[in-house]
Amino acid sequence: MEKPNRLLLLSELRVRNTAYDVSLSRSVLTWKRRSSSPVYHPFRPSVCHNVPVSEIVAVREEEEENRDDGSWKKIKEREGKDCRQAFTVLYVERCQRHRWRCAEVTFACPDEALCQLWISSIREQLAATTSRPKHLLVYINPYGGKRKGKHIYELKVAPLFAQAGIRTHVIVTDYANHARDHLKTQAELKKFDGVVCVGGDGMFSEIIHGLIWRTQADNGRNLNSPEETLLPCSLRIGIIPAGSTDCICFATVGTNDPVTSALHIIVGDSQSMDVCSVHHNNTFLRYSVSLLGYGFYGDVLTDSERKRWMGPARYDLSGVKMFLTHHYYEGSVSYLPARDIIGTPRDPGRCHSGCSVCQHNGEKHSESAERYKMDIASESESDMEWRTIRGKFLAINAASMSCACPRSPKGLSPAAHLADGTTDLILVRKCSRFDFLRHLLRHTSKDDQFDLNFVEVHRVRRFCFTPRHCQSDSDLELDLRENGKRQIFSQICRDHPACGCTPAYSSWNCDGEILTHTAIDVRVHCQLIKLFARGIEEPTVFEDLTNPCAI
Ligand SMILES: Nc1ncnc2c1ncn2[C@@H]1O[C@H](COP(=O)(O)OP(=O)(O)OP(=O)(O)O)[C@@H](O)[C@H]1O
Repeated sequence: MEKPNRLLLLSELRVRNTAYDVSLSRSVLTWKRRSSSPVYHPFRPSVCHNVPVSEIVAVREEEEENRDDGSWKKIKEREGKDCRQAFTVLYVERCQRHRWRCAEVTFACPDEALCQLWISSIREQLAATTSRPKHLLVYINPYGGKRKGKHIYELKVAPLFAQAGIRTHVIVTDYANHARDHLKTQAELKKFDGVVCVGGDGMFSEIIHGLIWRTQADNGRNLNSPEETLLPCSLRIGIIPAGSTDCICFATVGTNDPVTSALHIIVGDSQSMDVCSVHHNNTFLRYSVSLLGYGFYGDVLTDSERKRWMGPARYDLSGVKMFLTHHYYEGSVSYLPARDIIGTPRDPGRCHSGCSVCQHNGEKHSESAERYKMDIASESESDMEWRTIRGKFLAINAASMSCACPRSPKGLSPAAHLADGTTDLILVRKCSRFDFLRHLLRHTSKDDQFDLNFVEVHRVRRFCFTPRHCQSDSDLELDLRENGKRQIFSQICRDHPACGCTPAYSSWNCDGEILTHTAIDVRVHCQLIKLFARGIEEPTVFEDLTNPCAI
């Protein structure tokens, strides 16, 4: 097998009138300033640049003339004029806080043949990278966020796609669920290598609902059965953030920046993601990829929907209001703990680019799915694994990812993983306002928000919630015996909310949408979708890559 570091080309080329040794291997493009003096200059700017071939956006031929100041000015082809051939390489450059930008460098060649050789060699290497998309289906929500989706796409993203030679079919949506319905029925998915959504989390949700539905329908899967094993979607999804909440983009890329997202799409990144299906009585309700929240987070969403006119400030106001009302809800939560996995919700480590926990648990998950198919694990065995907790809860949350966002950089479950086939079930039992405030404040501090006696967290593959008034008679009998007294008066209060006590129901907040049912059955589908992202890069990765002498 050919070594990736074997040199394909090595030439002396000029960058801004300075001579550089430029080399190309299958994995890296390097340009190193030729040293004019053998003396070491500690304060001289970096003289050696390395760009992985996988992070080259494009190569462009230039027809240029050298100006006195050493910069390069583009001119039209003119016969007989002494203009040397040059080419420009566009590549990914890392900036602060996980942002990427498209940088470029122009190399002047001594003759045209050499210039053409360089251009064709780089293009050959790029063409050999099969993970790069060539044709994308793009949906733009013109009303998302500050209504700038179309402008952002045309100004910042479309020119980059054009430079990278990516063809696009763009659809500006006319109404809510336009993209979802188009994906379900009309879209000719075979023509595309990926789907891009320009908008916020609501728009992303439309795309996953359309794509997952289509994939299952094309393969004869029953979506209404929570037991059905769903097929992974083959097309990757790109998110160009242009909404008021862009949490999925932030959690998978590390920043909400359209150019960074566009570059991740161009270089053909891939990040698997788990998806939870939510059912009620064998009827499909919705998919969730980030947060399912009952109680506090459900009430905040319900209340904030009535204040849409306030903009994003509505979440803060509703948050304060719901904290002060301090409602708790009774019910039972049954869950199937995730077994044979590595990692716990209390780990200090975080899910990151190339996460070994996701890789290990994903493999374990497919092995056990195979075993299940072969009937090695009997149904009675898995029945025995279910655990049930009954009680009064201020909040029941299931976080399938950290749910970190610019407002809450640590997130609801900091150690949750994007693609390990589990969700972190967080139960906050009834406690005083002061204690609940302590729990909430710990989301923004270094302290562990789960290290409180009224909070418990479990890493699970599946869970069901039944509000108390929906529990079967036998369950209620059990409750009464457990509590040791009849709660006649609280039953009367639940039936008559006018008395001002805690209402019987909250609502589920499912990735920012309110669910119509409270009794739900949630199942995690391991790595059901893929994004054009790579997870959050750890600082050492990009520090090494930008360090001229690291490679
Ligand atoms: N053309 C359209 N007209 C009206 N609504 C649309 C249109 N296209 C998409 N939508 C809907 O707009 C909703 C919000 O979109 P999006 O997520 O892009 O922006 P957002 O500002 O982040 O909104 P939110 O914070 O409510 O999710 C989505 O649920 C989507 O279904």
